[in-house]
Amino acid sequence: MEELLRWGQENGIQLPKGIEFIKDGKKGFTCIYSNPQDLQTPRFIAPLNALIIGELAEKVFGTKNNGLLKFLLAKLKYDSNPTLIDNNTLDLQKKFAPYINVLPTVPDSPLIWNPREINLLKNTNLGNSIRERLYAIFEQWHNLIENNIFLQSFKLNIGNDLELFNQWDELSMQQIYDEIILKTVNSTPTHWCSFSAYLWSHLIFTSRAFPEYLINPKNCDEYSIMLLPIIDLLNHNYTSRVEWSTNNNRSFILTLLNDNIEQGDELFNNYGPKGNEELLNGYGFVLEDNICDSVTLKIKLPLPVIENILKNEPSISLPTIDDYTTYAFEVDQKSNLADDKTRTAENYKDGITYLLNTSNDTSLTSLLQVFTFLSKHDSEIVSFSIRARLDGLQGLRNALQNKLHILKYKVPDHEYLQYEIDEYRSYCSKIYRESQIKILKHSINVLKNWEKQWLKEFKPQLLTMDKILKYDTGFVETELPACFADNTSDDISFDSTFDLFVLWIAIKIQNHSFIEKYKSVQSDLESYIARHSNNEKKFTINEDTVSFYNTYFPQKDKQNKIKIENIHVALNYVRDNSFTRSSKLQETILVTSNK
Ligand SMILES: C[S@@+](CC[C@H](N)C(=O)[O-])C[C@H]1O[C@@H](n2cnc3c(N)ncnc32)[C@H](O)[C@@H]1O
Repeated sequence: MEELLRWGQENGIQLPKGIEFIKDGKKGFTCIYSNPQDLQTPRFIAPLNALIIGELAEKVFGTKNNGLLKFLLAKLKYDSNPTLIDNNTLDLQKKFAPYINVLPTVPDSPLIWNPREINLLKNTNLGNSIRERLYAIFEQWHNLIENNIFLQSFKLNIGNDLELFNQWDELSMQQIYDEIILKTVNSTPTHWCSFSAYLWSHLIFTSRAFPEYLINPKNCDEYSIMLLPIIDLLNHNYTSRVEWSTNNNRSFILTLLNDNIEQGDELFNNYGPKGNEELLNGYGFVLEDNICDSVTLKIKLPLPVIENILKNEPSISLPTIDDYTTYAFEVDQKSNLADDKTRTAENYKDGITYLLNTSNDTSLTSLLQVFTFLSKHDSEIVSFSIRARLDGLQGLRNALQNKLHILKYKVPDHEYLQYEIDEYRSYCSKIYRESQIKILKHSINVLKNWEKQWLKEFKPQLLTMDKILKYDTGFVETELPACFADNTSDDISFDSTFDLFVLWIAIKIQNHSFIEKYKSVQSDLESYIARHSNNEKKFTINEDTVSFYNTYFPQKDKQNKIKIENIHVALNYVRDNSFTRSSKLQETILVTSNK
């Protein structure tokens, strides 16, 4: 560390007076405010010349991008040859050695956990996506090699990795770990161009890179990253007030704005309002009671459905992962990404992303709008009918309930026993999972409350089978039994309240027997029939109807029964005008437009 600080001084890095860096177990280095007199507004300044930035990669590889910058870092760490630039006047290897030497040998992330540890994350978003994300990095590595002449010249040195890349689909997680990841974990890559070296570099960048546009707002890609030696030693605290800025010389400046810093306190950067999923994945740690925590829900819809929403329901918010700024600062320059109005369905080919949290219900509201949209029947004229809203809420609630159920499943630890479980990783998985469960439970409770309010608000338009059985005594005592009078078996059982509703409507049509209390249903039904009178398809008996009919009226006792035409109309009407509360024993509720 002394060597690095000396190096920093020689390279123009300015640090606040009165701080020191101390090694602290799991956190790595911590920056401690050890001398109160000297410290006013702590400011860290790193000049352009001390940064590891795309321009250096361009000098080495001919072009610049984040991937090549990662290759450069891997070269600085694992190549024993010099990396000469500027007409061979500068050796980057030598220049950055004090910094490279202090970088963690294994930046933690579930991407490099052993298979038994990965099992701890089973059924979580992180656990479910590890293989896929590893492949994405491997593919990035492969594409860079294939497309860069300088890197191509090393292909013979990395033949084994190229072969593993081609065999990826056949590799088990255990093989991936033993044959690929372990080399990163043990710092034993066979070559600086190898995937294991690249993976190390990738993890270094994910856990400590800054966006380049902070110092280069006009001249870099939105996602370009850079390394800020020494400044990147500050740990994260989401309450830390920080300002990230630059000056005319493109130096990076970090100012800590917190009041009341006392002797012995740790000085923190703020990596942004990141949830535990992002922290664990990118930085290898979690925070208990993290108020920034969220559950990511990614919804993939067919592109025509997205097109339909964009065209016809512009009020429905369709965020992508890019909409969630997770940096601690606001930038003047707006994202180059298409904003809501100019987005096309293509922008959503990887899914719509919603982040649920416990502090506000914005995402839940937007999600509910999508589920309501998906619940809309063709026959409904308005998009957000009461039925579609209640049905959408059921759908969303079921989806969250399923996710919760899966997350709560206790994963047995009986596989991969040859690997050890690291205690801290076990702790991180536990905190991450528990927090996901807590957020999901919160969201489900919010939905339950909304449902309760709506059921109350829309009560005059909602009809349950319990009510019918209570008030329509003629139906219960005479009409329904008459239908099944010839039935040879003792008991008739109805598969669901949905079926019973269909039979009720069909019987009422056939017998013209709507009781006074349910005249509103009759007139709703009549207007439904009138509305669809031109729709031949709707009134042509189909397989569904025949199957329903045969279920309740088997071949032999059909003479005196309900006409299949009436069953058909009733089936259509109930289907188009009801929703089913799966939370309450599959209870179907009929929604009429008349009060
Ligand atoms: C940008 S680096 C900070 C410097 C780091 N302490 C080091 O020695 O290299 C980010 C890493 O620091 C650790 N870290 C940062 N903030 C932390 C926190 N609040 N709790 C635990 N670990 C933290 C994690 O290992 C993370 O990947």
